[in-house]
Amino acid sequence: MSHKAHCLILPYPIQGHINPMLQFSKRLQSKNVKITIAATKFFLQTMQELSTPVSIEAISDGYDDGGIYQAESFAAYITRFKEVGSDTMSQLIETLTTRGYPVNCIVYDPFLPWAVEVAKKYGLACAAFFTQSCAVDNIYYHVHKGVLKLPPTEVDEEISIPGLVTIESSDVPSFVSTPESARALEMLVNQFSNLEKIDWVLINSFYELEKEVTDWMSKLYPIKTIGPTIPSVYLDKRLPDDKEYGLSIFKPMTNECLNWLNHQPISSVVYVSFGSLTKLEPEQMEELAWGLKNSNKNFLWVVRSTEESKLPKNFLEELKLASENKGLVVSWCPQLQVLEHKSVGCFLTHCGWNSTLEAISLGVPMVAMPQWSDQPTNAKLVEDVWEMGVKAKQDEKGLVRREVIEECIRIVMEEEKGKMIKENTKKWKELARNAVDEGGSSDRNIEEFVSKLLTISYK
Ligand SMILES: O=c1ccn([C@@H]2O[C@H](COP(=O)(O)OP(=O)(O)O[C@H]3O[C@H](CO)[C@@H](O)[C@H](O)[C@H]3O)[C@@H](O)[C@H]2O)c(=O)[nH]1
Repeated sequence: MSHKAHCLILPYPIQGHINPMLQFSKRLQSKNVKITIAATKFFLQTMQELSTPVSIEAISDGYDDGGIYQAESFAAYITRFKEVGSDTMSQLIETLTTRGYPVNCIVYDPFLPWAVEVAKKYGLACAAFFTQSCAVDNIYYHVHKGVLKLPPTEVDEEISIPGLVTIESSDVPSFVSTPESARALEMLVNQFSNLEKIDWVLINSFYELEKEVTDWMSKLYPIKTIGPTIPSVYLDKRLPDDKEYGLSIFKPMTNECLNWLNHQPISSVVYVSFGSLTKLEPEQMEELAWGLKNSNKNFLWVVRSTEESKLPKNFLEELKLASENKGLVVSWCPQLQVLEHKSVGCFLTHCGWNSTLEAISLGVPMVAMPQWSDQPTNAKLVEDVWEMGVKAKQDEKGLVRREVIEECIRIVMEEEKGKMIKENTKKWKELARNAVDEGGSSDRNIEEFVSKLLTISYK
């Protein structure tokens, strides 16, 4: 056996969770750890792009023909995934052993805490991999412990949580602040249910970005920050072939995007994306469309094909007809190449954690327009703690109006405050690179994880 360790990686099967775990896997593989990613059959079927050096094997969530979309409810999906997932993960571990590749560690997404039981059954080492920020994990921890009583009753109620700046009720993750998200909140809180039984808690963040909260959480769990998990060419360049995540359920319109960007002036473009899941209300989509148009800036906007029908009537046609080539709407783009492009001057983002870390790593100022989940907390940190952007405020209906969007873009791209934000982005970009570069905080944590892994013998 040429590898001294073999990690079986279990992501929750959505793009925003697979991307960071895949990147972490590549990093481990470059350090002579064998990797197998366990992906659900449905996720594998939906993939539009697959080019990755790590090996991928199928397991089942019990819904092979439709994944979560086939399940009667979210609760039913999670319950069946636990049953069928535990069995098919066990079978995979046994198959890999028979093939001569025994596993000695499971790295699992804590959305799927049953993986710990599978690891214990086979006597394997075990690590949880949190795909969201340490700050957000800390908030869920306090809900888990019953310390944070929710939902907050008053709109602007101030909330103090150890390790965090004071936040308001509108800054907590949406699953915490809206009672109707009880089932989702249960899953997020359950992330902590098996943590005392495992060897490591890995977090896709970096120490310098979340110092106080990482120190606080480290008193509770064996935390290692190992991020940002971005393809290496955008950060430390130690893996020269690592240019893209390489596994996507959407097909990027790479040539269209890059050709268009190549024709735009430096720092002139607003790049707009809401990630892989967010669905905007039609009214919000309309406000955004007019906000972008009225800003008078050039924009590259990712509107997934399932969202396209919500665009204002004739919006796309008018864009195409306009002689000044102001805007391009695509169904998916190579986001890292776009953020790195010299024409891009601002990222209007939903503040999904991957997008936030990518903007930080590539030094792009943000207009934060959070929608749900962890995004409100990330937006708060972007605006008030890291000072890398401004948050577009919602009105009493929960919508961000066109004037607000226009104003935020202007602040970031034209005003004095925008210059300060730009300076800060340079600082954070440098710190992100230092963290993953040789001897940096995340690099040391990964090294320690791998050294320990190599001492664990196969059962
Ligand atoms: O046109 C696009 C748009 C996005 N991306 C990539 O898709 C990922 C999107 O991830 P993220 O920004 O985290 O957004 P979501 O897809 O919405 O991710 C989900 O998972 C994240 C991690 O748990 C959470 O932080 C989010 O709130 C949750 O919605 C990123 O790596 C982007 O680079 C592309 O490659 N092309």
